[in-house]
Amino acid sequence: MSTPTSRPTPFGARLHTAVEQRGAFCVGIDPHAALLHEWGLDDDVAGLERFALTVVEAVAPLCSVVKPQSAFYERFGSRGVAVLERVIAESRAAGALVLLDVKRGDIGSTSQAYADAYLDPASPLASDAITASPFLGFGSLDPMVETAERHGAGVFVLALTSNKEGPEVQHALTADHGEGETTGERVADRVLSHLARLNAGAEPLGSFGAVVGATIGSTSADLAFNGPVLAPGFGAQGGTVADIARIFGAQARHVLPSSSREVLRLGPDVGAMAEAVRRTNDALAEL
Ligand SMILES: O=C(O)c1cc(=O)[nH]c(=O)n1[C@@H]1O[C@H](COP(=O)(O)O)[C@@H](O)[C@H]1O
Repeated sequence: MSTPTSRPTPFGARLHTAVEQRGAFCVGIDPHAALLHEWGLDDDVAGLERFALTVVEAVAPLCSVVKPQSAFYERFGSRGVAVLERVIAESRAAGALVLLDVKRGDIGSTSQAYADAYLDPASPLASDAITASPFLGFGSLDPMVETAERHGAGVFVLALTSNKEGPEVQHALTADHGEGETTGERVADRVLSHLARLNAGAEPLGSFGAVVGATIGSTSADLAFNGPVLAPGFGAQGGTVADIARIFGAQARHVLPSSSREVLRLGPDVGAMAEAVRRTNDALAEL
């Protein structure tokens, strides 16, 4: 699709500046049917639009990053996706970076189509970054990595997710570690070492992030991969500021704790949602 004429500022640098200016807290814009109901809205496209744009109004002028989850919009078909396009555009206009949560992953040629859909500025869904799944093999994400580099975008790759089922796959050992060795390394550790390779030498921060849940308790994984970490599971799933400090230690400064329902439940009161962002950013700044 499009080719930029001059080299854009890398996502990692843009994110670093945004977090310095606005704090690290990321709000997920997830229009659950139950939340629409709690807000007194119908579970239809008009309700979706009212909900999502009210959240944008409350949090996008304050947050460094917002994270709409695509499925909550896709369930309304093309009209829902049109609302997602507005969420992306209006959040960016308010100064927030948009991390579109799509968790995509496929064979390389299809990965390129996903990259074109979400990371090429010519696309109506163009975002600053996406979430991606490495479980077709990390190399299957190469087209997303290359497209992100070309356009100054980022990719956050699932490593240690917040759900209890994650370890079954993410703690499994790879089969191909080192020459002649029979013991593998954990899949999550392999993902993190690929990210370290992609981010090597980037300053002040690489553009390729990991998703590590705020609920995982503790980890022996090496999180010093010179990239950002998205830490969902903060809030409604139980993760706290203390968990961020314990799990990430010295790397906590590169972590974006992310919460959806805990903030969204405060709506439709725009002031209450905005206050939650301010309060959480103040607490995170103490780390
Ligand atoms: O990639 C994600 O955003 C993600 C990864 C993960 O490990 N766990 C996780 O909960 N998420 C997403 O983060 C959000 C969490 O929402 P709340 O539990 O309502 O804060 C949802 O949009 C999830 O899809």
